Amino acid sequence: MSSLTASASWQALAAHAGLARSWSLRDLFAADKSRFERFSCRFEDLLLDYSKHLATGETLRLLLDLARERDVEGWRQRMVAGRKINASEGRAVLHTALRHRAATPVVVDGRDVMPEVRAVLARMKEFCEEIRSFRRKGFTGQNLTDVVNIGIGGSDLGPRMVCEALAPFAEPGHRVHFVSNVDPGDLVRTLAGLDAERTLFVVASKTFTTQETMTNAASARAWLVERMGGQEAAVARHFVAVSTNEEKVRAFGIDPKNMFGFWDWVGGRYSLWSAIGLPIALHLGFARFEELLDGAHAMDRHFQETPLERNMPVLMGLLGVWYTDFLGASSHAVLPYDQNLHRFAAHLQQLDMESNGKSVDRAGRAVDYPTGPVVWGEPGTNGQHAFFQLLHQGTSLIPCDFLAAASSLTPLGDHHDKLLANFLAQTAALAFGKSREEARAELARQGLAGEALEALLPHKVFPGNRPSSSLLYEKLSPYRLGSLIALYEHKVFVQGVIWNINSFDQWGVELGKQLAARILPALAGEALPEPPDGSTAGLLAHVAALRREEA
Ligand SMILES: O=P(O)(O)OC[C@H]1O[C@](O)(CO)[C@@H](O)[C@@H]1O
Repeated sequence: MSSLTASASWQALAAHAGLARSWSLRDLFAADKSRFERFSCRFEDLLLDYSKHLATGETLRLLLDLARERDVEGWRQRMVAGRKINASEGRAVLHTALRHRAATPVVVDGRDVMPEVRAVLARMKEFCEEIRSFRRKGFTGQNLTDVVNIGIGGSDLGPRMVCEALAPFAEPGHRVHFVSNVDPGDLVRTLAGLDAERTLFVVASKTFTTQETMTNAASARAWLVERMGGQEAAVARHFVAVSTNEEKVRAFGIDPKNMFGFWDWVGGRYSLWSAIGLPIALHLGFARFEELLDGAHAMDRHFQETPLERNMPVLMGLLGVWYTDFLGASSHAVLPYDQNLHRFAAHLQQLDMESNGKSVDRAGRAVDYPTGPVVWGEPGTNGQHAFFQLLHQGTSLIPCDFLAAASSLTPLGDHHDKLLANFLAQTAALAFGKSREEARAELARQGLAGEALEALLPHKVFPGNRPSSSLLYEKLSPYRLGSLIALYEHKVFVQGVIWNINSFDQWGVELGKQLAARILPALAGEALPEPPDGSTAGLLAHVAALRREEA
């Protein structure tokens, strides 16, 4: 047994979970008229309603005991103080410094990192103003109207999600595009609609070695140079880099004066607050980017300063642990009833699954408890007409997060009321279901009776007790989005601390990269130094045969 599963608080939760299986959310609400007040918490205009969870006051008490026993408060302090909590990479974890808006220092290795952070922000601001005012022109003197971000993973998902979410705040004049996949279709289709003379490329890569990004960047550069009559000098006017690796940026042919730096203490999936957020600032204007940082900073302060009992990321993290480790849930759905957030789940997938998809603890010992769940989701109401059937009547327990704004950024007739009615209805239907008796009475009202009624009845029952959190805010804004993203970052952190894993490395992505590099020559017809496994060999042979047929 690990020290976690052997701990008193874990054992108490395991015993308590036995009781939870017989609870009914209807009964819990009936027994406590103030359940909503007791099981909700506020951060500014953001409300977290966690009353529709299979949890009692005792559950929360035991989960908070676990958090204290695992020293969530101590780890939180170590993170923001720049201690090297990413031990397997020997790095500090300081995305909070990127949005640190106070005048106080943040020290790593005895050095205050804030002057450098502010210097990069100032350069980003200046660059944004040059581009957005069209003072900085392309090689042929044209206005730069289109920005293409070339990056993948954390160098794509966060900025892309934010640009999509805050598009209603964008001022006309500049379009932002994202290319991530090495599939040629991604770059080819994006470039097809663009005029090279008016296009600025942002090559975003922490390492500047990522195969997909380097391949896309090289092809984009060739496209540009060809359209500029072979003049390599055009690259300096049309390419900027965002990276931690100046040497590789230089080797690629981008002058470091066209590079925006960041630091090894910024994890890729936590990097949208750094210069990786440049496309956000170009799209929305630098002031909006700063509002995003302000919102995240406010959530950082809430996370650091609020007692655990009322601490939103802590509560969300603990409820996730409750379902994952004690009630057998293996996935978690994120369902924004806010179309602006249609890429939110995609960003959270990397944030959560790359952080907590681990099966060894900090010391490298195999864990004996489940860790990070599969995170997935789509915006409502679309999901209702796709996978909600399984949420309501399937055999899996899938806790859900619903996110909704009280008012729309783009009001139109009664659309938003209908959206909110659906959000409220779905959370209630999941929680309270429809009993056999209610379904029977409904069928009877519809004129069914006897065998016909009995045959249909089981299909019409909704078991309920399907848990959800609701996150309700006034209206999406850069500030509110910043705080929502930071909320999830800290939730993931809390869970990593409980599970005693390093949430800030990602060794699990390496093997596939190594194998791809080894296999690549075979696709160009070269013999491999070592024969691949039987399946890979068979698949390669089939690719070759299909290509021969095509030729
Ligand atoms: O910014 P880079 O170095 O190109 O990395 C892109 C992404 O690749 C990963 O390393 C995973 O392969 C992510 O962690 C990262 O966000």
